[in-house]
Amino acid sequence: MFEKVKEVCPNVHEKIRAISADLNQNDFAISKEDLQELLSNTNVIFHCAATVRFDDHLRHAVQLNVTATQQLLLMASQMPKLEAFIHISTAYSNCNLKHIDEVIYPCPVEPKKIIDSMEWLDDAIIDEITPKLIGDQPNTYTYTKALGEVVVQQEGGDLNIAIVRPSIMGATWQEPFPGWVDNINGPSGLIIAAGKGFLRSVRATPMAVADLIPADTVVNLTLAVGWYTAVHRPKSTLVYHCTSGNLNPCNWGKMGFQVLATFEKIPFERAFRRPNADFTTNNISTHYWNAVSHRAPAIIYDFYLRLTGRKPRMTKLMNRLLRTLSMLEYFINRSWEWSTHNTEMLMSELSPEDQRVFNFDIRQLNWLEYIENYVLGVKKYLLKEDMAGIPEAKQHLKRLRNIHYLFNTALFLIVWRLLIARSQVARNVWFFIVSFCYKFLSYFRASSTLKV
Ligand SMILES: CCCCCCCCCCCCCCCCCCCCCCCC(=O)SCCNC(=O)CCNC(=O)[C@H](O)C(C)(C)COP(=O)(O)OP(=O)(O)OC[C@H]1O[C@@H](n2cnc3c(N)ncnc32)[C@H](O)[C@@H]1OP(=O)(O)O
Ligand SMILES: NC(=O)C1=CN([C@@H]2O[C@H](COP(=O)(O)OP(=O)(O)OC[C@H]3O[C@@H](n4cnc5c(N)ncnc54)[C@H](OP(=O)(O)O)[C@@H]3O)[C@@H](O)[C@H]2O)C=CC1
Repeated sequence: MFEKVKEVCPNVHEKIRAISADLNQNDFAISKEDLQELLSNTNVIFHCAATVRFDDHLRHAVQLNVTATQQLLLMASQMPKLEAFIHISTAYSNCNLKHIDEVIYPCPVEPKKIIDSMEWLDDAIIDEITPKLIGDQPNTYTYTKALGEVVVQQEGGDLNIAIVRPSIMGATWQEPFPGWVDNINGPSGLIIAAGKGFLRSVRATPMAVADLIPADTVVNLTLAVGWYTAVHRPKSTLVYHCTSGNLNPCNWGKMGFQVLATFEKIPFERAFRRPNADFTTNNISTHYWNAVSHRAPAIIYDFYLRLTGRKPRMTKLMNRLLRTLSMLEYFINRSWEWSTHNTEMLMSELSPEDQRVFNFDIRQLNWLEYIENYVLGVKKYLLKEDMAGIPEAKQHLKRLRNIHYLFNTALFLIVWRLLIARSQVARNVWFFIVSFCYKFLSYFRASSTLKV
């Protein structure tokens, strides 16, 4: 990851100093010396730290995504050299709307009231009121990110602030090289599950827009926003959408297809089953495929593990996967429109050289190439698999295919044998098929004898 920067700038490590901080603590538990240095020397703040879990408890999500933002703003107001405060939100902070503009939308309940209430309400009551508070937001993550934006607007004071809203962040597109990824957020986790053969069906709308955005595009835009905010000092807080859907749309169908196509060339090692996922679009088929393609194989495999004296684990893993899928479903069955006027304005403000260095023009992205590199990156950087293992991985998939055919044939014969034993109709069908095959073979033999 850092090879390129080390080449270009060998003393890069002298320019960076990491300091320890915890958003759960007062003053973020930053040491006195570090705090002093921060207060007197900071020029630009990029505020990215957050909890991104969809299932986080509201108290924790409020603490990290709202209260900590409020405290950081307070700290920022004591920094005399501060030029810009860049807050990273998400394009889904207002996902209860279909068309989203680059503005901060009000929240039904004031963030300050939510922060106060978290101080005295106990966990059980918070659990009870969470669905009512989050209303038409899908989870505590998007809800608290929306509250965080309002806090930035209300408590930013005289600070020079901008908000960047990325959509679904994926592997890098170009920098420092294509396909780099280091966490299982967004699609990465599902790509692993599909490539390893655990994920066989996803409830998704193939035509819905897959609003992915490469991580390096987000970084480039964020840096450019830092520059523009510090140098041009816009009068109001500008919001920048870092999305792909309206400039270079890709849908889940195309993405899923390309992911599967890449597995053919670059399979993952030691797959549980052959990667062969598909989309389902309604409740009944989703339940059916979950039972047949997810739960049943897991139960059978756990039975095999038990028989061979090992600890069963597949059912647990599958339940976790199904829970994850249920949380992501909201985002893969809808499309949103994000306006990108500020982002386009920013691009036009950059010099041609800066447009090249801080490229965030998503129109230049080739999705098929990007997705292929993404899958390759997942294999290399998340699963840490070696490319030399590809021939063995392909052999393994062939073995799995043969086991699959063998299993299906055996299952068919067993079911058929049981049917024949019990039903006259099945027997008649069976005799019809056998006599048809016999006649066909006799005809074939006779005609080939005639030719000779
Ligand atoms: C033709 C048809 C073909 C069909 C083909 C199908 C192919 C598949 C292709 C792709 C489909 C793509 C679908 C994409 C869906 C994308 C939806 C994205 C929605 C984003 C909207 C919002 C955007 C944002 O603003 S970003 C924030 C994004 N946040 C997330 O993505 C977090 C979501 N995750 C969670 O909330 C939780 O993880 C949860 C609730 C889903 C699961 O929680 P659970 O408690 O069950 O598991 P975890 O403890 O979280 O983790 C399990 C396991 O993984 C390890 N782990 C967790 N996080 C990380 C990490 N960041 N990096 C590395 N490892 C991680 C964790 O340690 C655990 O490991 P153990 O060893 O088990 O301890
Ligand atoms: N991933 C995505 O698709 C999108 C992400 N975003 C936003 O981008 C930002 C980064 O998200 P992403 O990289 O995905 O998520 P990660 O979970 O990988 O990053 C979250 C960051 O927050 C820090 N953090 C979490 N808890 C604390 C804490 N208590 N004290 C101090 N630091 C903490 C983490 O530090 P450490 O590494 O030390 O744990 C980590 O650096 C977030 O603001 C998120 O809302 C927006 C849109 C899309």
